Amino acid sequence: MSRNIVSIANSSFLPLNHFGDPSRSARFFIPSRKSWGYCSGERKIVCACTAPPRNWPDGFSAVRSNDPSSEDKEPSSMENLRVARDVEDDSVLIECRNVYKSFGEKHILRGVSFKIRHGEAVGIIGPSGTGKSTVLKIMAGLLAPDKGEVLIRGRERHGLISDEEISGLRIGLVFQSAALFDSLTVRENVGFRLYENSSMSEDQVAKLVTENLAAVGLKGVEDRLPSELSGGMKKRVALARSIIFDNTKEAVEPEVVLYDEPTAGLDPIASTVVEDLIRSIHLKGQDAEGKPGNIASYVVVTHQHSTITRAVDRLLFLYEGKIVWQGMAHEFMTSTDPIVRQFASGSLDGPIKYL
Ligand SMILES: Nc1ncnc2c1ncn2[C@@H]1O[C@H](COP(=O)(O)OP(=O)(O)OP(=O)(O)O)[C@@H](O)[C@H]1O
Repeated sequence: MSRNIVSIANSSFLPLNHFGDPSRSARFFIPSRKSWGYCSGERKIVCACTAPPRNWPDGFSAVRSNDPSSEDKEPSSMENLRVARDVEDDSVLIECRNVYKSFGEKHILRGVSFKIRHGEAVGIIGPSGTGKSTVLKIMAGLLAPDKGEVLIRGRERHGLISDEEISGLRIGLVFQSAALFDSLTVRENVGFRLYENSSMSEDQVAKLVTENLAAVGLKGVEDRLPSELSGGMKKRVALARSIIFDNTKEAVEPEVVLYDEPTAGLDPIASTVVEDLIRSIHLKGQDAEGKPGNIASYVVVTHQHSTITRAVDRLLFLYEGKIVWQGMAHEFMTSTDPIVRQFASGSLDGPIKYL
């Protein structure tokens, strides 16, 4: 039986037992080989590569969307898109439908709806604390929504990622902080899942790790500890960890990679390197060995303008618990929507109020 597979690509693996039911919790033992990483049940931790990006039909322009079902209610440009969608509905890999999430009295998500389609590079933007990371965690299955549905390739996912009824899509989550295992070498961090969850030999994994590190521009760092790397290098190690996968398997499920602020804390040039890497590992359509890869789509939560312009095609604007605007990245700076204008210009005057 194929499974829904989640890659916790840049995580300390805390979120699995941090947010969820303890019975589903992940446990990790470091560092003896084959007992390092262990997720409860049949949960797998994987990652992969690439697929060409898709630009939506020309008619798809920015829309204001206060209604949870707004994707289905927009005027002409949206209707054009709808035609395309109806024809190729199976292109939808992940759908959040009217999702709600509260933490205690804080009602963070209040009817969030959107779809991620095969080939898309989607950015999620919005003011701090508005719930962007929460959306990613819900998509990844690390958090369960209070209400609403998360559909993976059209099938509703119930609860967290250990559920077994969903198959055919891997979801990788690259966390904001470079949460590499401090006591493991770069090789061990990048090859972590394969050591545990594949039948590959240590030599095969080591070779693949070297190739994937090269793909993110790192050479000769395999034996270093994370403490010996710069912040930018750690992010690239995390990227390598997000794209590595068992390439000895005949069939590789497509993967959606979710990046939570991948350029946070980096200088402008290091940011550019990471943004272009995100784009290129998606675009290349092949893994480090030149075999067909399978990163179908990716989603980036970001605050950085350069990331929006370099690494993203379509944007979702999250504000006050909903997607209030969506459009192509190039429309972001020219939008006349008051919320978008204020956010894009960084103005203190406008509908977005900071306490
Ligand atoms: N596990 C949790 N328990 C309690 N509150 C939480 C939890 N996770 C998130 N929150 C709260 O939910 C709100 C949204 O957090 P989230 O990290 O999703 O926002 P964000 O839009 O990604 O913020 P930023 O842009 O600052 O990173 C915040 O107020 C945060 O404190």
